[in-house]
Amino acid sequence: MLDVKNLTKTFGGLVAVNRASFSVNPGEILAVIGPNGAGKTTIFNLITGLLTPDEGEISFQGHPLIGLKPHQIARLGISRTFQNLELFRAMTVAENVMVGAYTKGKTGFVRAILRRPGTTAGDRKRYGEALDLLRAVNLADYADEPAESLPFGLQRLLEIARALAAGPKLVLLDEPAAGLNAGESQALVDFLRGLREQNLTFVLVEHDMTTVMDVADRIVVLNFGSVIAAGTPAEIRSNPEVIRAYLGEDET
Ligand SMILES: Nc1ncnc2c1ncn2[C@@H]1O[C@H](COP(=O)(O)OP(=O)(O)OP(=O)(O)O)[C@@H](O)[C@H]1O
Repeated sequence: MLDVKNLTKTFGGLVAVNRASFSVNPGEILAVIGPNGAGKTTIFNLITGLLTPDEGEISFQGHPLIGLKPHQIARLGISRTFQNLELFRAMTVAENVMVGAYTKGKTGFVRAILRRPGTTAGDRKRYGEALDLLRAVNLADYADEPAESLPFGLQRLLEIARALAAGPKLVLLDEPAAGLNAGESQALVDFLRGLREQNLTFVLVEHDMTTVMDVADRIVVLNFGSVIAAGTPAEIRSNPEVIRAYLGEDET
């Protein structure tokens, strides 16, 4: 579904992503892991068009993505969440989800922001759809509260609901479990599994290994921008190079 080939991105002299190649299969949950600074977020930014690679190719369902603008990539069916939440804090929880639906093309972005729910039949429909999504992440009770009033863990779930509102085929989640407590992380895992059953595909960057091992079908491991391993959670857990990257080399 998504093919990344020989992707390279440098910032000045720093090679953030170094000839990275991997594929994402339809209907799977792929986790991208690696130590801090390994290049995970940079790869997300390259896939979603926020950055342009120095070299390499990215294609989504056969469409080359390099050179496309972020909104064009979103329209092809790729949504994402951000490591540092990027919610519209003063807008309500439901409005945040409704804004997420704008890439579907039915509602203009400005209109989605300016119009209050309930004004027209179309607005009521969109509000209803937002509520359905909020129910799925157990946030429906907060629909009319400002997003900023939610505890941090719930804001993360709201960001995921907003990404889903666009009706994507592929969702990139940047550290979805960060700031969640154990119960919230488990709810997230169950939620993602349920969505995978409905044929959604996910790539997630995550530091929380319990969540990764629990939810991922496959794992790609990055170290200093290079892919050092790819495989099932069981294969990755016993891979000596991965263990070295995480635990550091023995002193010599
Ligand atoms: N815009 C930028 N300008 C300069 N250097 C950058 C930029 N973005 C990222 N980097 C550098 O590129 C490297 C990879 O960063 P990236 O954020 O992709 O890593 P990461 O694996 O997502 O890390 P973390 O797990 O800490 O979020 C780091 O050394 C980082 O400092």
